[in-house]
Amino acid sequence: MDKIIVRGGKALAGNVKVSGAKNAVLPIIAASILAEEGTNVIHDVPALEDVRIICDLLKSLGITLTYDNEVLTIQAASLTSVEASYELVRKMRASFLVMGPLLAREGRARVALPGGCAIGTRPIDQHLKGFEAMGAEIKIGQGFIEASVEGRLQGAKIYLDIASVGATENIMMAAALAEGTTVIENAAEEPEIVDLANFLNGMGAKIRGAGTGSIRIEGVEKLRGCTHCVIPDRIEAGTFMVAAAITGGDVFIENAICDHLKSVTAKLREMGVEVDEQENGIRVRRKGTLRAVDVKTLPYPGFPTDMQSQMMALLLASEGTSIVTETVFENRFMHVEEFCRMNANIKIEGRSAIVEGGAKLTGCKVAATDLRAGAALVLAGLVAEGVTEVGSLHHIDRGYVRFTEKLRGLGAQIERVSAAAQAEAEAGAEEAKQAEPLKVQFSPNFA
Ligand SMILES: CC(=O)N[C@H]1[C@@H](OP(=O)(O)OP(=O)(O)OC[C@H]2O[C@@H](n3ccc(=O)[nH]c3=O)[C@H](O)[C@@H]2O)O[C@H](CO)[C@@H](O)[C@@H]1O
Ligand SMILES: C=C(OP(=O)(O)O)C(=O)O
Repeated sequence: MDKIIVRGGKALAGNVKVSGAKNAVLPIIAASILAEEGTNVIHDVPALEDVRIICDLLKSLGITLTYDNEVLTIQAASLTSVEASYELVRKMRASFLVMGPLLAREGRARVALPGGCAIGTRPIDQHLKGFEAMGAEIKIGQGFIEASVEGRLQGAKIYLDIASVGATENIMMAAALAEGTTVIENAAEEPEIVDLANFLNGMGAKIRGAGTGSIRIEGVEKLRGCTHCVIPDRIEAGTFMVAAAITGGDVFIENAICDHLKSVTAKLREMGVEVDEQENGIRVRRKGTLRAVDVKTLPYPGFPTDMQSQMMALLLASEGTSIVTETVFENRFMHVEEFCRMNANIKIEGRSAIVEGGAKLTGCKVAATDLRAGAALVLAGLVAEGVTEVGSLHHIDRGYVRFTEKLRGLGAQIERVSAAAQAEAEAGAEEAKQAEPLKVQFSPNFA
């Protein structure tokens, strides 16, 4: 397994460019299924493992895709299958987002059950409730969910019990081709929902209100390919904001959209970090000590759960006690144990973590327990004493493009070591050991 090796102690400085948003591009790629004619040309598509997986999934449905230089071209006219296999859905939960588009376009879909994952059980009841309200029949069995409808889906009024990002997206995609008008109430308001709505409207859909709690979708008969640029990744941007703050650095985060990061910016400022919002990015600087603050994760525009672990890393470097409360996922504190291996002092009490700042973090071997936890451990490593080795990098690869290279560009002492290089180095060391003449040192008394 590859690992990241980071040596702490360097203040980061310079310019880093944020890539396209993972959580925007995944539903956008799924939505491409809806284009019965024409070509979708999507710009700023990040080269991430999750993107590769959803592209493989579309290919398995008979769709033609090409990817070059962050531009993804999709021709969905050639769709031949409505079944998303367990092998592909298992690798990534967002695969379930193909259900709405397949059902709306073909009148049926068979998608493997996504199952639970590390950060929580993550049910899909709200997605299914929406499809049923639009007239679909849902059957669950043998590890699959089958949805079907006679004729077209029918527009409906759908109230979500939880402002779920995925359910809002899946229902919005399905409703784009339904007969009549759909209204989603208590819809999620994340910027990625707005990006998806813009993409769908570019394909000919009629969606209004995305970005508010009430989205109105007038169904159309056909959608066709369009050209679209994906929004910058606010979570990647937030991660670099924390990187600058935790190291006492001065970093310009190019491409970051200030409006998407208001809750993160507010918390950093409360902690004593200077955040300068500019037109084409955000400059983050920190000179003095960091103040402890309490943080509670909430749906957008609240503090994002996807920034919780990175924020916890920053709080560990502050003076005082902070309380971090996770309200979105029921099991998103796995990084706490890993932080504690680095000498952190954190106690979990129900949905809150009590974080005692100020203890000097010490480098050691740790493992990424999910995507953001992996990034957070690297951030902690940037200020830890000695060397931190972060393993289980497949999590980080899901959502960060060239993470180590971007941090190294800011002056971090960081490298990624491949499994092959490690094996080679170990074999070399073993060989050298065997070639060495055996030296035995006797104690004077023994002689
Ligand atoms: C690919 C993608 O965009 N992933 C993001 C998306 O995930 P995702 O779309 O899965 O997150 P949701 O907004 O759906 O989940 C929020 C909460 O609602 C619950 N829930 C959700 C659906 C449902 O039918 N029933 C139900 O109970 C979930 O278990 C969770 O506790 O939003 C999350 C919350 O901002 C982010 O952390 C993820 O990075
Ligand atoms: C939890 C995340 O993603 P996903 O919903 O794809 O697991 C994330 O991006 O932090």
